[in-house]
Amino acid sequence: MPLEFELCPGRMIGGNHPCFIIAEIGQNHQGDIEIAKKMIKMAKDCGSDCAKFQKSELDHKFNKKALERPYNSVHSWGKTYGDHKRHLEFSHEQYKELQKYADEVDIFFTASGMDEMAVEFLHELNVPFFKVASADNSNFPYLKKTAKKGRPMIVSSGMQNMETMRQVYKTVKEHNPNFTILQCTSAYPLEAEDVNLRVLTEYQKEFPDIPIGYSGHESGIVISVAAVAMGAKVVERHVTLDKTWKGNDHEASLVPSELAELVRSIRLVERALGNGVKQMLPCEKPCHDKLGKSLVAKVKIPKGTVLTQDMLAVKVAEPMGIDAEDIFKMVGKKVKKDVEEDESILPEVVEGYCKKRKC
Ligand SMILES: CC(=O)N[C@H](C=O)[C@@H](O)[C@H](O)[C@H](O)COP(=O)(O)O
Ligand SMILES: C=C(OP(=O)(O)O)C(=O)O
Repeated sequence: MPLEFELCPGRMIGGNHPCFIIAEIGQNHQGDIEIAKKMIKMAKDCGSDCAKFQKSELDHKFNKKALERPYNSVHSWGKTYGDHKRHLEFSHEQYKELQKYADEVDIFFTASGMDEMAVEFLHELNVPFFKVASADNSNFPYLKKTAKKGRPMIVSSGMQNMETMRQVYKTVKEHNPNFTILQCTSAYPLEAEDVNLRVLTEYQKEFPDIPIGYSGHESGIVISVAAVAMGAKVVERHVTLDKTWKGNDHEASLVPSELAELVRSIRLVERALGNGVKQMLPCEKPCHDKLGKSLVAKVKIPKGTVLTQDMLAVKVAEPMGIDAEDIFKMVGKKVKKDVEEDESILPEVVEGYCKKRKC
């Protein structure tokens, strides 16, 4: 059984606990705190477990030239990348306001700390867990510092290979047992061919003592639901109020109806996954009673006859006879009374046969 741990107060993940569903608001709030609040409420109303943002301390995340570079994209909120990012960045006070709002709405609230200073701030803010965005999975000083803070962690693995992810696992594990790694491909929107869900299976083999999960940037919900069927214990998806809004992430995000459907589908698949024990279930009894096959006399079998296989047929019979699967065990046994042709062979008629029905 993969490790399970408490990701948020009172909320375990891993093992048989329900998949933890993160609504990644990210920067889809357009820099508007009222939209951000609407999105938190929407995340809650759609049944997700957590509303997540991205917190950067821009002078720590970027160097000067990166902030000064022109950003001419249709998704740009400013002439330079710095202006664009400043427009989208909420202040510490705004974060406190959003956290308070999430608390009122009763949904877990956190953010990816996009640099070490942002992690410091989130630590002070007392977020339940740290999300490490893909861009920081090769940032080993950051990983070490973040892991040492002792909060649970979710580490995403976009833009990375297995060798480095092994290093990530080792680095975090050394300081913090409570973390999960998410399969992720950092393309927006992500094509199905590039999702590589089988990495989930590989991660579970490589890292058998941590839960694994999936952070998706594809369109629609099907692939994320499939990730849960493959063992993802955390699913993160970008959410939006309108896919046509300006911003890099809206197109690959889920609108409220999709998020609600994702949550419903994940919960349905979880119910369907079961415990893996193959057995006839009580719900199958009506079908078995009506159509289950059992042993019938192919010919008249007089009392005292020693049974051979050619005396026996397998049919849907009334009343139900001995289980069809026991046909070979009947050979060599004696019948205690006459059985007419086409009559069911009942357990009490065969000497030395005792077997309980399956249901
Ligand atoms: C890799 C990474 O951090 N990706 C994030 C999470 O998925 C994204 O939300 C980016 O912040 C976003 O796509 C950036 O868009 P722009 O460059 O237009 O601000
Ligand atoms: C970029 C992020 O996530 P991911 O790498 O999982 O897409 C994030 O959490 O901000």
